[in-house]
Amino acid sequence: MSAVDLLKHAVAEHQAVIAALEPLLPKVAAVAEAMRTCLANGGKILLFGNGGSAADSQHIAAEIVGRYKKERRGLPAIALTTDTSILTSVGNDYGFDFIFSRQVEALCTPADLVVGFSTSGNSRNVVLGIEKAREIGAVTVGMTGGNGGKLAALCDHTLIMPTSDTPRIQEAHILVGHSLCDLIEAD
Ligand SMILES: O=C(CO)[C@@H](O)[C@H](O)[C@H](O)[C@H](O)COP(=O)(O)O
Ligand SMILES: [Zn+2]
Repeated sequence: MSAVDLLKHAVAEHQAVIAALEPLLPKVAAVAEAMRTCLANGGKILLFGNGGSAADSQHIAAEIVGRYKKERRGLPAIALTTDTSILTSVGNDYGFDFIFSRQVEALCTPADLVVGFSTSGNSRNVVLGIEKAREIGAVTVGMTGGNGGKLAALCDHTLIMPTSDTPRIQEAHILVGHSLCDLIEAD
């Protein structure tokens, strides 16, 4: 395949996934409402995931703490993917599976909303982080794809992107993530 054909293929796949998001939009709106309620009641938003999903967690946390499009007060959100001392000590002392659940245990309250990004829905550290958030009584949101994996059965809200292709799922996640920020900022 030529480079241009490969790019055309990626664009076509991307467009098909984005077009197929329509039926998911009421669920996205419900997550936005849960986020607005959480923030209005003094809660915070915690986010985590691996690899590209770690980057997505940081990206969305930055939009919430800083701003997406609108001038407004800073709102509380923390990506649990950024502190290398915590990630290495918990990873080293307890295991990589616990890098998010330990931070959820330390930081999460019942007023909070916790977002786990996993394209497979099965990454053990993400699943354990969501389980810990449930135990605490926070609202849980799974951002996933394919069949939703283990997250689908665990979360209060699961947003399953309509593809099993990891990069295409991630691209849809960021569109949904930006849209959530837009709705958080709406009057
Ligand atoms: O960005 C990509 C692939 O597009 C990778 O870094 C990807 O995020 C990593 O392989 C993750 O470990 C995949 O985990 P998950 O999405 O299944 O939870
Ligand atoms: Zn990626």
